[in-house]
Amino acid sequence: MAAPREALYFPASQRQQLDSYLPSPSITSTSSVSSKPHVTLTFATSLDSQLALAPGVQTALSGPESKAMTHYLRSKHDAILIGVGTAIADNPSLNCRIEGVGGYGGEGLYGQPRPIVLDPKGRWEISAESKVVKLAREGKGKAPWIITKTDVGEQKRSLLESVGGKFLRYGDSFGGVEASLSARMEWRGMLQLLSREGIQGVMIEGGGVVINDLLSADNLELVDSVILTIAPTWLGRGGVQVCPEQRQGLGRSLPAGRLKDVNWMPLGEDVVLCGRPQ
Ligand SMILES: NC(=O)C1=CN([C@@H]2O[C@H](COP(=O)(O)OP(=O)(O)OC[C@H]3O[C@@H](n4cnc5c(N)ncnc54)[C@H](O)[C@@H]3O)[C@@H](O)[C@H]2O)C=CC1
Ligand SMILES: Nc1nc(O)c(N)c(N[C@@H]2O[C@H](COP(=O)(O)O)[C@@H](O)[C@H]2O)n1
Repeated sequence: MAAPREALYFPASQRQQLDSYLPSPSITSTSSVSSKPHVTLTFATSLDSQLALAPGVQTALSGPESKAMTHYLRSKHDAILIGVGTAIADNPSLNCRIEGVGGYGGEGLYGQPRPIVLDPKGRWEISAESKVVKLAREGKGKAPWIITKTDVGEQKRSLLESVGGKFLRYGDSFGGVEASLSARMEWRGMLQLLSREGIQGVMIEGGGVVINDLLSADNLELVDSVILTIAPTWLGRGGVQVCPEQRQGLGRSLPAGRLKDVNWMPLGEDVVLCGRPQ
């Protein structure tokens, strides 16, 4: 079958440079459930380490080559996770549009990742017009799962279930009474929840709150690899910045973190940095 016109292409020589940072195929073929999936943190920033011009403003940073790379990554993970701020700002598709993957020249939904949205308070007004819903109806993507702490209305639940998605309730068992009162959900608990649902590799795309939280001292050990696109643009002050809190030790500030096993890869006008947290 010929690939539809909108399918993206990412060459084999460049794929090889990324593969060691991705969930290994041996993980995905085993039936045993580990305590957490492989976590790839991946996003695009400007030269001043920003994701977007302002909170809630969708900003294209990746050029065509690094965009194709992102879609290759999407084909290699069971799920793509974003925060509700990104879902509201971007109305994203969160499917994989690379040549050969389900809906784009492949059979069925083969290779399509599951979109997952963190929405503790039920802020996302998902509707029949949301791109993820339309794409699920057209067989060009999977319907989203929404991780929440609240009781969602029957209308949203039935819309989501009608296209094959669902709400996952983040249980209060993940942190006792204090946790049940706050909107915050612990990453360990959320990753355990995904693992129980059969997710063995998740790529986390953003936005700012999600990325800075995962890069913090408490959570960095949960991240297996980071794949960062840097675009040759300064967005200027006032944007959504990637800048995690510094660590504190012996009464002084220490760097927030560093990558090891680093590979820099030019892709078109962008550069892609791969590494593993030390
Ligand atoms: N350049 C890039 O690669 C990307 C850019 N973006 C941009 O980022 C911006 C959105 O970023 P933000 O406003 O920071 O929103 P966000 O997408 O990080 O979502 C933040 C919300 O997610 C929920 N959340 C996050 N962590 C949570 C936790 N541990 N427990 C419970 N709830 C949690 C909360 O409701 C929080 O308010 C948009 O402008 C979007 O276009 C988003 C993704 C990638
Ligand atoms: N890799 C990358 N480069 C950019 O320049 C971006 N703005 C983003 N944003 C992320 O991609 C999602 C949009 O995906 P669809 O094209 O709609 O499938 C967006 O929601 C962000 O997660 N990423």
